[in-house]
Amino acid sequence: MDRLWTMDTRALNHIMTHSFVYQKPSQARRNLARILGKGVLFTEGDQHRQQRRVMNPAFGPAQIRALTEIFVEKSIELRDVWNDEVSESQDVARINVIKEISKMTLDVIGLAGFNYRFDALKAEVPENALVTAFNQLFDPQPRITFMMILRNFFPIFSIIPDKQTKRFDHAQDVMRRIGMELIAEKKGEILHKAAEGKEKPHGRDLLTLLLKANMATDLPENQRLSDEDVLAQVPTFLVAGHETTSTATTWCLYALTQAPEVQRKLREELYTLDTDTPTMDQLNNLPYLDNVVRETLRLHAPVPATTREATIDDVIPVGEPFVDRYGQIQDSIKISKGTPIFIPILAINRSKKLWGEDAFEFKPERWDNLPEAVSSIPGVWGHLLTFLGGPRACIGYRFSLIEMKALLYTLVRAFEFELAVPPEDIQKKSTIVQRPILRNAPNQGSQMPLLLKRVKRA
Ligand code: HEM
Repeated sequence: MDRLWTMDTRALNHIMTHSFVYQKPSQARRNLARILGKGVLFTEGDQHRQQRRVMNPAFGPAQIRALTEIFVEKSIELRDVWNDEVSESQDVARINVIKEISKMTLDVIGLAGFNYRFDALKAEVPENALVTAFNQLFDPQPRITFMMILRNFFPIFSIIPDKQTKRFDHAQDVMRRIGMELIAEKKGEILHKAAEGKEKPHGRDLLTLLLKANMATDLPENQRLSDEDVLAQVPTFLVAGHETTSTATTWCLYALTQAPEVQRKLREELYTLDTDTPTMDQLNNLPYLDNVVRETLRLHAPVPATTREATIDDVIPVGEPFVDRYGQIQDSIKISKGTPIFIPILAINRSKKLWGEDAFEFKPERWDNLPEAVSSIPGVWGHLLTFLGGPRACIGYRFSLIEMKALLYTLVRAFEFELAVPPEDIQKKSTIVQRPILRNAPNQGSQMPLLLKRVKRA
């Protein structure tokens, strides 16, 4: 298809800030609604603005500070699982790290999102109904059938049920049932405390915070979310908040194996703190850790691109005039209603024009002295498009940054990491999130085999 593909940061800024005009393409929204329901990733316009208004406070710095304990506790649990594997393998364990980091981030979003225990990291706990439902939705190798393609282009075919639709419907039913139970329980608790004139419950999870904000007496009736709207956030948080952070942390460990000096320097900094359980402020006060996280999210942005569609005819200003196909110089792009737009997140993060000739290299030190040009990048965080920008930027970026820092703090202090295969065997496979696979075993799903040794301190 024809679509607008621009690297002009002024044009991208216009597209991202005018989110009422540039919305998700209808096909993408249909797919999102089928999998996640009508949560904040799906809604547009006034409904989206209203959802964000109620939800934003639950993701503020003070709320993330309160969640840091969960990030650290689950990082330590993962460290201990790996410690056991190292002991069983006579000092060097080969571990597919992405699989287990992903269990950790699922446990975290369960607890931090809903105060719900998945216990995915515990080998002895049988898989619970929500994990099964979730796995059914995200089968790592979904077969693209002719019916799926038809359904994408001709929604009328959605009325014909097939095996995959039934699987999706079943998974949705389970998530709905469990989500309803969680919401009823939390609402009951909030009302109960209010009736007794007691302080509101201390639930620090995102769902309790969201319900408290939504039930606050000073919120006008027309700005409240319906139970249906709140319910749709359960699968939305689960999906948006889980695979993204685990993929980013996995790519970080990979990058550290390819830059042993960075790995060593990072470990040295992490040992300047004498605790296994750092607070958010302690994690944020480690400058090299911060550089490593920024550099990972620049070079290995987990969501490499996204799309939009113009809902009206518009004129997009550009930072640099360009020559059109008729040889005319233009200082704006005329765009007609319905035009699809590609937002090149990874390409902007790696642009040599913006970042310099070494843009493709992993160099945490670059963050001590950034080129002036990157200040034109319209991202919500760190001169990067990783979390996008404008009113539809990622709501959970602070959450994921501290979760990543807690993981790296705990794991890099405990283990030395080496890649278990030649680097050229690692490939990136892009669905929505860009995951690693093995070139010679693409059907085995996400893979990042690393060799782990315990750190021996002098
Ligand atoms: C490294 C980790 C993460 C990355 C790279 C990431 C990236 C993104 C991106 C690129 C978008 C915009 C998608 C689009 O509109 O096309 C987005 C939206 C979103 N993210 Fe994240 N995300 C991460 C972690 C999280 C976490 C931890 C949560 C929740 C706990 C979260 C919740 C959301 C939600 C709810 C949206 C929709 C926002 C809206 O449309 O208003 N994300 N994220």
